Amino acid sequence: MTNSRRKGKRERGRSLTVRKNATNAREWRRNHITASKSNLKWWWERLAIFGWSYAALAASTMLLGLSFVVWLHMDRDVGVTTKPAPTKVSNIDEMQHLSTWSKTLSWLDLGQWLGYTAASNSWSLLRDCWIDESAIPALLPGDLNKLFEGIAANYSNTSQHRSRYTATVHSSPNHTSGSLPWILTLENFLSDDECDALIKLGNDQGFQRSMDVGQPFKADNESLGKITERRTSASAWCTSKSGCRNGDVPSHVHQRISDLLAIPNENSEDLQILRYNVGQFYKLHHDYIPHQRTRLCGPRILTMFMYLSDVAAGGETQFPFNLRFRDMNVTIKPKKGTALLFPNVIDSNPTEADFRTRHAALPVIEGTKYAANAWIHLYDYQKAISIGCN
Ligand SMILES: O=C(O)CCC(=O)C(=O)O
Ligand SMILES: [Fe+2]
Repeated sequence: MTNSRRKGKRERGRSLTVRKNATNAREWRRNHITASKSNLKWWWERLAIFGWSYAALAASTMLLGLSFVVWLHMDRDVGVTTKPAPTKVSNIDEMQHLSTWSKTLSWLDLGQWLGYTAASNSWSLLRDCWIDESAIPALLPGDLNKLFEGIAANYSNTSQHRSRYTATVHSSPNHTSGSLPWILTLENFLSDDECDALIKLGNDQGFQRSMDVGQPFKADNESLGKITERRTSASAWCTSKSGCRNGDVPSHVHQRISDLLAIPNENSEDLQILRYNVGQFYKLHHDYIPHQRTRLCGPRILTMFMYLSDVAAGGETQFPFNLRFRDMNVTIKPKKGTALLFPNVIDSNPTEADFRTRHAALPVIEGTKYAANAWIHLYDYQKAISIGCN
């Protein structure tokens, strides 16, 4: 693609966001940044007053945070159970067992979460990765609900909108049992040919063992994570660096997502193409990465998960959300061309994680599951990754 075409696209994307109320955006951004920065200022002022004693304190806190992360990464199972995933399910009891299996959550998850946040905030202090004060967020408080309401209304079976894809709402704040997070699917979001082309691109790039959400210190997508027993699939990134992202199908898919969400496609990570063989899974997790909250790219606000194949049995995406809260056992069966869309943040503050959208990929029982992730950030992700600040 020529530079001018790319620039044109970028500007079209930006104008979508700029159409949102820019004054409110700036005000909200200012408050948000002032809140994070005043904290920083407070430390720097104390540092000036008490000199090196504070520097020593800061250094030891950082060391403590880093050793905590090292300790968490020591070679042991961070998943919940070492029980091998069932490879054959022949009756309903065993299916029931899978549902319970995906709900388990380790205390180590919480420990990791705290460790990463502490250590990576220290890391951000050392690098110029802080969010840019002039950047306009893709969502303001209250926009998330409007976005989902709009998609649900405009793409429903009954709407006037003549689109090739249709939306089905699986969970929403308007649910009869009380306020639940939005989870919706868009059937026929991708054509069969597009699915096949993405699978081929995955094969061309080379599938490698998938990483779990992890290390905040690495600059590129390939290393933003770690191998754990919680995630056993294989993945391939369709990056700009390899030329994959700018290819016909990936660029159309990014543009389609950007048009649907009215969020510039630079806010999207590269497509992560996934392959699950029989028995492979991704245990209960959340897509929000805590350290990104204060970084240039901002957090992952939305997950667009596209199924590239049908799966004969198993491989469902399950959202249990039952712990101490209202029940919400949503299970999505993979269907070639269907896209699953859900938020990772809350409507009232798009920088805060919405833990109700924890989810798991159940083990594939028969067949091969292919899928692709597009994670959408609050700010320009492509700019952030280009300078190693994701
Ligand atoms: O494979 C699935 O159904 C979900 C995958 C997932 O949650 C992820 O890749 O973050
Ligand atoms: Fe996920």
